[in-house]
Amino acid sequence: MVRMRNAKGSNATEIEKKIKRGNALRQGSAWRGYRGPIAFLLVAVCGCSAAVWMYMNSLDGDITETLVRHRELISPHPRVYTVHCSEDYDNQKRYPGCTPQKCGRAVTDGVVTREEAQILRRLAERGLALAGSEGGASILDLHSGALSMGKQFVNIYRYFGDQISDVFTEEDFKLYRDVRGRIQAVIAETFGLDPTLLYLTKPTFFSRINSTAAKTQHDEYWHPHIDKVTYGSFDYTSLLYLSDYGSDFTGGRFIFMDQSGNRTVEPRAGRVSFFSSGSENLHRVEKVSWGTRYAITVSFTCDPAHAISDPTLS
Ligand SMILES: O=C(O)CCC(=O)C(=O)O
Ligand SMILES: [Fe+2]
Repeated sequence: MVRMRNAKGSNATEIEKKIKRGNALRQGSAWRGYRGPIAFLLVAVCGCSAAVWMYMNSLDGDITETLVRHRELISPHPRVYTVHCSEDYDNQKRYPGCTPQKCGRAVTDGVVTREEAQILRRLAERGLALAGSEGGASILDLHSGALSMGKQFVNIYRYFGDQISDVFTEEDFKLYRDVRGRIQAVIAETFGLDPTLLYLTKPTFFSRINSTAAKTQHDEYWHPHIDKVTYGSFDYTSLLYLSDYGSDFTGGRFIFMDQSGNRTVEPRAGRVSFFSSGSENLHRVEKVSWGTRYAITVSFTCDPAHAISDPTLS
């Protein structure tokens, strides 16, 4: 009896197992029938989410297009992006052969070598080591002599006197003059200007930026601005980068803030970025999140009354 019950019991378990397997198979095949529509639904949901995300981004103008990446090498000709000139130039005296008629932005790695950028960066390092801002942004202007010190500025030529020739050499200054001449030439060629009608203007300065918290307004380099409004005399702005985005620092990209979205340039040692200075080129610098970023802002005007001369040591 016990055996019979056992045999009967084991038979019953076998049957139960078979029933369960059958049910499982039936369920599996039932889901299989829905696989197509489910996949379609998933793709549709993902697609809709991506569209909503892109729409939300376009609403706050946050779409970022990279105009030039760090790893690209733009040489020998600049990469040029034309934009419509703003009306800013209509409200001022026009200088034929110089005042922007064609506006835009351009980037080139073919004007200043990486070796030259390194020499200029060392010059900036030595100059800024004399003082520097307490906050994250320091400047050194070799023309006026302005150097960030703590929460303010000093004049290096007055403050350090003859000692300054221990810091900078005549060769450094010669390279600086030479580089600014080449930048002037490429701006004139790109915008179809007479290079002799374009003048260096102030401020033209080295900048050093890191992630230290700002202590004064002078350290707040990240605000959107229009160079012509901020600095007055500018007609063309150029930036010579002396360090590399991604390896010397992170963050710190240059951002053109267009109505249709942001367009960025990734700094690279020796890279020159230049643009017409009116409101067609509203821009800002992304906050530096790590490392140290060096650059030179080299500015040009069409108004001879705002011209400045090259710096000399003597
Ligand atoms: O360093 C940069 O990339 C931009 C600096 C700038 O906008 C300026 O000096 O006006
Ligand atoms: Fe600027």
